Amino acid sequence: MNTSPNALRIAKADQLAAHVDTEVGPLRSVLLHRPGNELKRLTPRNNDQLLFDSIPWVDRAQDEHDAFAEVLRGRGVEVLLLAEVLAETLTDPRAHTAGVHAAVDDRRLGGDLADSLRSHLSGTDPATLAEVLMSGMTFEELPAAEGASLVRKMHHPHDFAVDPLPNLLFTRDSSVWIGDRVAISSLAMPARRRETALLDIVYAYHPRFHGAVRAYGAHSAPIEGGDVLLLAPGVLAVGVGERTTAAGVESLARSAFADHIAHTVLAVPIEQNRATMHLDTVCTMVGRDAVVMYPLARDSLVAYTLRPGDDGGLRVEGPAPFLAAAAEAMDIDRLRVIDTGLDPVTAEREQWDDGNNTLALAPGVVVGYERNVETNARLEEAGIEVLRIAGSELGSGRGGPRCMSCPIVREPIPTHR
Ligand SMILES: NC(=[NH2+])NCCC[C@H](N)C(=O)O
Repeated sequence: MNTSPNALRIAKADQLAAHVDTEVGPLRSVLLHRPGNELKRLTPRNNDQLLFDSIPWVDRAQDEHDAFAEVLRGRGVEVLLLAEVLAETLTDPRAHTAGVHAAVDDRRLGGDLADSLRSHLSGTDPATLAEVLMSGMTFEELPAAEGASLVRKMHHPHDFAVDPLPNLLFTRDSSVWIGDRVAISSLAMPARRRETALLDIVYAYHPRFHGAVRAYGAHSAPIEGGDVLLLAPGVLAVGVGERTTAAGVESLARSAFADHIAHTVLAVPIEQNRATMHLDTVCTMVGRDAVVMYPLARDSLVAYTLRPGDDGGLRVEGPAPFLAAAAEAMDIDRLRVIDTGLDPVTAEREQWDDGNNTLALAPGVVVGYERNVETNARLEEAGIEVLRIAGSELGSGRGGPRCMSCPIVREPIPTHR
């Protein structure tokens, strides 16, 4: 097996221990995924199923993503790119074996074809295997068949033998750091389930994450990172809707309480539809005690409060209005909502375009899509610095700067803010 020349490059850059306990503490290190060939798999026939609303222009999406990464680097953030991290990880033979296992689905391919694909992939170099894991493989791209496989004969050459993962771009959802632990999500949609295996391999075998302790474990009830907001150290808000289930929140809360990485978890019901697939599509934090929120959600959001029960179980209270429950859990007087004051139509348009999906680089400094002109203007009027990025192509998968980033290191919030 080849060892890439830059193996362990990312590990060597490691100065910073993974730790994230707020949404807004100064961001120091983040995992992004520069969209690659997996986006070239999208067609008008499969884009709905693959959770894209249109067919992105891939080169432009990459340019937009490069500019996003540059904004972060310009503010002193270390940017880890998933494709590089994955290829480095696969130089470890144990990771390579796990990668081959993750790529091949016996149920889809049948025993014969699965065996021959496994043996083919076992001989590939780390970069090639990483590419297959991210971009998938069509039947036509499979290694030349010896003998006849009914499965192969009966599939269209353009059908996927290994599914592509166009939503890898949204690194927020597949894993989430809570304190010094990482939770690997259990993704709800079939199009995204295999992302879990990739993150699992990276956190298990990349030296950068050596010793990383898991939160949440291998639970199967769905949790997606886009639903998890770290409101304050020890306080999580978790959206329950199209993706994360109430059972998922219960398991996350149980394990977070047992690990002492949280003392309160708010379960926040959100509408079960595409526009609000995650809590971070309607609400993100922009300051220690401030959020930007879709105006129509402001008065309707509620929360159930979960705390550890005396008997080792969960104590559940509520529902109560979200803003009040959050302030109480965070031990502050009030959680401020930056009033975007938008008329309902503009608010709805900009919510759809991820206007509320900001990524905070520090208290009062956020990255947002430039197209959300009105929301950004209101944020600035409220004293928030908005670093604008283009997202015409990136946004076609319905995700903004927060969705496209998985913070790995955030400093504590400076006390004077
Ligand atoms: N945290 C987020 N809001 N992520 C957005 C994910 C978008 C992606 N196309 C999906 O449907 O899963």
